[in-house]
Amino acid sequence: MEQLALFAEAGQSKGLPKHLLEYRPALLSATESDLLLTKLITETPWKQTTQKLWDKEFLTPRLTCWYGETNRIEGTLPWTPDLQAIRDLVEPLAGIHFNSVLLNYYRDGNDSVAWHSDKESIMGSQPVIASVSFGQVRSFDIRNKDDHKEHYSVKLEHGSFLLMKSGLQEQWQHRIAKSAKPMKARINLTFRQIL
Ligand SMILES: O=C(O)CCC(=O)C(=O)O
Ligand SMILES: [Fe+2]
Repeated sequence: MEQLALFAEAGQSKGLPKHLLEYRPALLSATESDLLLTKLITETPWKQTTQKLWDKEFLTPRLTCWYGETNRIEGTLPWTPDLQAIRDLVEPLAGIHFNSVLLNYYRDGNDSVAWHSDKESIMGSQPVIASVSFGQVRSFDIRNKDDHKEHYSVKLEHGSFLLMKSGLQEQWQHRIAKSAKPMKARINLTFRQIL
């Protein structure tokens, strides 16, 4: 299997725990990424879901859509050729088969995902997740659940690949913070194995 670029070598935070995360810029070329960004924005039937917090419903601050062969998540659409092609690129890097992908559309700096772990029971307790990003560079922050002072950040570039390894979700949380700086559109794909 091809060796992934080390986090520090990619000009990002030094000392990122390599047993938890690996980052690789330019998995896809700038030209391919430009095309995919536009196609995914325009061709995806985006939805804005709601989240319950303190017994109140809030609009999720980003748009989402699920694709894949799982019938576990309501509204999952069948694979498209583009998503299948990206899945085929990331599977050998992750070393596992993915049967679904969650698309996130961050329209501007106001869109975000709050601190969380992806450890729903339908993914098992130690899921491996492959993440591909297009468009606006945004910071992906991680922090230790038990010690928030232990944290790292990686800028996810246009066409980049981030592997969240099996130990990450159990002990760490991640987020894409809102930004006061003007931000253009960003699409993120997280390939997952839904049980
Ligand atoms: O947008 C990202 O890079 C992360 C998305 C994420 O954490 C998720 O969908 O669970
Ligand atoms: Fe996540």
